[in-house]
Amino acid sequence: MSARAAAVGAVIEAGRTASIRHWVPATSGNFSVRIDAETVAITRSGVDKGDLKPADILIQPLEQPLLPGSSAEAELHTALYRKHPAIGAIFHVHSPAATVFSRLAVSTDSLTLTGWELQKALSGVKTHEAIVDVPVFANDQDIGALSRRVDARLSRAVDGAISAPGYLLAGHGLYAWGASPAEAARHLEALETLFEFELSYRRFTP
Ligand SMILES: CSCCC(=O)C(=O)COP(=O)(O)O
Ligand SMILES: [Zn+2]
Repeated sequence: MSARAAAVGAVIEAGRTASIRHWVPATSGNFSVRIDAETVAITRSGVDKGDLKPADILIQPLEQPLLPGSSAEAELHTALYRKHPAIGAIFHVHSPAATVFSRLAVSTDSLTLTGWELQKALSGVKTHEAIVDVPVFANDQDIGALSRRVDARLSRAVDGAISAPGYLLAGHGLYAWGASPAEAARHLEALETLFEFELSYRRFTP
């Protein structure tokens, strides 16, 4: 199978899995997988991400303008791929825990996870005692400006914390990535579940 066909198949599978979990309601979400150093496969705008067809996937060169039919959010994907050659897949969902949790910390621009064994599903996290920093951004319809804010914040590590392989857009949803589609899917599932844990836990703690 060609790298392009494999990437298209991985995008379709990521959307299907997210939809089964109710993470991409009403055509929300977008998904991309790297084909090679210069090109990614990425979902077209406005289609049901749970029922993607090959024609719903655009083959986007990273150094060229966005193709007709692109998601307004496509630049959030392409900017990350250009900056981080090790990223192999980026998945964006409007999952419930992430979307609710994101609104708790938009004023502080960060949420912290610690004390959860499941954190170890995140690449580079070796212990439940690690402090995992999840950046939070105010939502913005100006995706160029948002992309620049994301880039600046991701370039700045938080002292004593491990950076999560993802970030939250307040009231909007979660972006997560990995070196491969499988790793991005694991990070997405781990982060959404950790946000569920945190939301439940915070109900019982002052
Ligand atoms: C329908 S939800 C609003 C747009 C959005 O946030 C999203 O994730 C889906 O946008 P796309 O253009 O990629 O379909
Ligand atoms: Zn979205």
